Amino acid sequence: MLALNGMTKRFGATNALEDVSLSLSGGEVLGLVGHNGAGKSTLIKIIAGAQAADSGTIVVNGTPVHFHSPHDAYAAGIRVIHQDAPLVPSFDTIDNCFLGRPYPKRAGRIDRKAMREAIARHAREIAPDLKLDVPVAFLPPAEKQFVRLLKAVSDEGRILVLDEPTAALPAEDAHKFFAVIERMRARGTAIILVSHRLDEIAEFCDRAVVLRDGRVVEELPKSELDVARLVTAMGGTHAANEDRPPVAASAPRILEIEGLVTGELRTPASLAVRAGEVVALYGLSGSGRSSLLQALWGAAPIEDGSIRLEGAAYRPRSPRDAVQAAVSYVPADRHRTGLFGSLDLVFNKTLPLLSSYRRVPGLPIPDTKAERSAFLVAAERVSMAFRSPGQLARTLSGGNQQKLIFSRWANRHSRVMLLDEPTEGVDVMAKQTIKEIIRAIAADGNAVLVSTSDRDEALELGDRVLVFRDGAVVATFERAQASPEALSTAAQAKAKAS
Ligand SMILES: Nc1ncnc2c1ncn2[C@@H]1O[C@H](COP(=O)(O)OP(=O)(O)OP(=O)(O)O)[C@@H](O)[C@H]1O
Repeated sequence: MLALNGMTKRFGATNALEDVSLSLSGGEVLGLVGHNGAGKSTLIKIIAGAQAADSGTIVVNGTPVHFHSPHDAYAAGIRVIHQDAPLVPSFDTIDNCFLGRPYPKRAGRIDRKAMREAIARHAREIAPDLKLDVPVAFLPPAEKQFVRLLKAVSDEGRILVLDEPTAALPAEDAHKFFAVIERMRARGTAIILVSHRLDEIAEFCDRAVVLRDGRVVEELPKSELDVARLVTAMGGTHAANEDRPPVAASAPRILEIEGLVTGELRTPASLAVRAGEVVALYGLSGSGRSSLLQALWGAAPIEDGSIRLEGAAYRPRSPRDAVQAAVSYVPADRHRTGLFGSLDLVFNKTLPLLSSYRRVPGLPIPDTKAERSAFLVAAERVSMAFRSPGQLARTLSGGNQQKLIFSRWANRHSRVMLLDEPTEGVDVMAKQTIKEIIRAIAADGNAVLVSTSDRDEALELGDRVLVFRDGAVVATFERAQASPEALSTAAQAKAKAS
């Protein structure tokens, strides 16, 4: 159905793709994996007609094609679905599926019945439980993903490229998502799945292609697909999950939260975090876990309750108050809240601490040498792949942008470290590195709060795991009691309640 032959793409001195060839048949799910910066996004952009390759050919259904724009790729039946592709929240599934398409008409008027039937026909086959008539704002994140898939297949999408489709979905919802993919495969849709969740690639793909530094280094058939093999092909080592002793009950309490109500956290939450402890906040986005971090960071008003930091009352009114109290925050949305894409890497790294890099204390003359060496140390710690410290942040691959944000805090001591989805979009090797850094920050006697939709991450990192749903903490597990099943049961109770 789709064949790429000898695709090559250079950005200055960087070979983003070098002679990449791959093929995809109808009814096949092909995994595309690689470390951050391996070339996955570049390849997707070329398939989507959003970027032109320097050389190479694309063949769709046996016919060579030349994409001059995304419109051409769309006309060829190619649909690229990004996890946060915009939907109109107040429109229902049917209206969202018809966005950008001509409406069926009858006697000069929009034929709602025909619209509904056109979508329902596909929905019955791929996502029979999806509600078609409610505004999509009310649908849980997994079902919003179903809407995106439905939109693609109901408008003649035959080749789907899914870019990290489950990155923001908890494990329970990811399974529902793959049940839908399974049904799409059975209908003959060709699917490329790009993901850093290698267990999903191993479980759900028919074949996987591994990219490394812009080249295809391995192509694994289903029978040889396993996580360790993929990691090795990507150029990493598979780290075993180590166990660690629980934090001593005598360790001082650094952070004490009493009856906190803020943002999406509607039911008063209480929590104490001791020195050396990592507490994982697990739940859907919008469940209140991110609001808790934002209140601690001074970015969301505290509506009720109180916080104590090392015994003293703490009520930050702005992030500046938080920084002064040695509280650090790594946001989830690197594009909106994290990075300055048109500025260089060193600036982006030193941004929150500019005043610490002065040649003469108090005078605004930057010590560029110190800034640069601090950047290099931090970049090394998070194993960031970059060309030069002076390159613009937006020219880094997505995962390396996340590492850049993380590097801001990597060589800095914070009493309280707040991390929202710290490893989203980051490859397995870097995930491991970031997790080790998080543990090391805690081991230095600090308190760490990690908000995540990744169940395995919550289990691996948390000395304690708090499960959030619908603006409340609904369960708390000590590390010894926390298991995938226990977390899923707590999370699934939601489905019954709502
Ligand atoms: N517009 C650009 N200008 C310069 N270099 C770029 C540009 N876009 C991508 N690159 C470089 O091309 C290489 C491949 O990047 P790409 O975004 O395709 O990687 P990726 O595999 O998608 O990574 P990730 O998993 O982090 O999203 C990287 O070295 C990146 O820095």
